Amino acid sequence: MRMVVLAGGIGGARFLRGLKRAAPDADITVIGNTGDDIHLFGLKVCPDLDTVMYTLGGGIDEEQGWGRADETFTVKGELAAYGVGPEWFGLGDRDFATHIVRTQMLGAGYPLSAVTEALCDRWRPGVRLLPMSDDRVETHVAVEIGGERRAVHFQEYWVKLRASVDAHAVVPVGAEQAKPAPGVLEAIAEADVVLFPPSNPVVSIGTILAVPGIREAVAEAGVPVVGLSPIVGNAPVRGMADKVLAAVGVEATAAAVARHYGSGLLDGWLVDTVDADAIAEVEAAGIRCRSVPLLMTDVDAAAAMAREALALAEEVRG
Ligand SMILES: O=c1nc2n(C[C@H](O)[C@H](O)[C@H](O)CO)c3cc(O)ccc3cc-2c(=O)[nH]1
Repeated sequence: MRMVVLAGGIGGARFLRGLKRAAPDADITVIGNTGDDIHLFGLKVCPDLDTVMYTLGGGIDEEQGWGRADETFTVKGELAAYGVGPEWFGLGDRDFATHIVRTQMLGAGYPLSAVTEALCDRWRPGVRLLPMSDDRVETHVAVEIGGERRAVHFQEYWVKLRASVDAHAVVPVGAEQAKPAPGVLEAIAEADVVLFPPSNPVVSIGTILAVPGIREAVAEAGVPVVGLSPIVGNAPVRGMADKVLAAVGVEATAAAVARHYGSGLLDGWLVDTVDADAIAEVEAAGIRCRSVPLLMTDVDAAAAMAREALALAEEVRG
């Protein structure tokens, strides 16, 4: 069974760990969001690609959901001693090595997809991890601070500001000019099922779909497309998805996110048991809907969710 998963960071990575357990023989291609990427200290950092790679490769800081386990921050401290910022983004010593190797390979002319493949040679995530594009896309957020309208990099909004101010707009800068990375459209065309994990529907899956050609490829894949709600009980399970959903005029409910993706994309949608009352609304939008437990408390819970998503895919396959 060939599966394609559009994944962002922590939620997507944890779901993928469950999917691998639920379907150990599946051929899984992950199309990773690169809109969160940030250039720091002369290095290119790819948070969502690294979170998938580390989580599936066994190197993730489990409690944080991002960054490396057993991390130290000596380099970060030395940079601060030189007054070289920013200090608000926690790059650890082990993590720095990933960004040094990535930046070195990019500087030698390798595209991000080849770099990601090389990094995965070490981590062996057990999936094919493709960046959504080899071209630079950076999500910026329009905010108002002290009465002044500004655009800040997504990471500044997410990590430094902790999404404490309203987002007036979320813009994947460069998306219009970006091309799907090699293998992305082919993987979607050859897939038996496409899954939208409980990643952020705006800044993660939305950014991937903003790369010209990807949304169309998913819509025309002709195979079941099934998503899992990142919103449980009218609140994001983790992160601050409600803040960016508001920026695009989508209320933070399981049904609203399904309608945001639309029946043109989604064939099936899983909501949590607490949102069972949303089923009718989602089905009225032409999307088959079921309620199952959606809290990924451990790998077994994530595997159960993955099995439910695959079962729903078979149901809609008809
Ligand atoms: O809340 C934080 N998230 C941090 N993240 C998480 C990151 O902001 C999110 O994983 C994504 O961008 C959203 O999915 C990091 C991810 C990396 O790959 C590397 C470093 C960081 C550092 C931080 C951090 O200091 N604080």
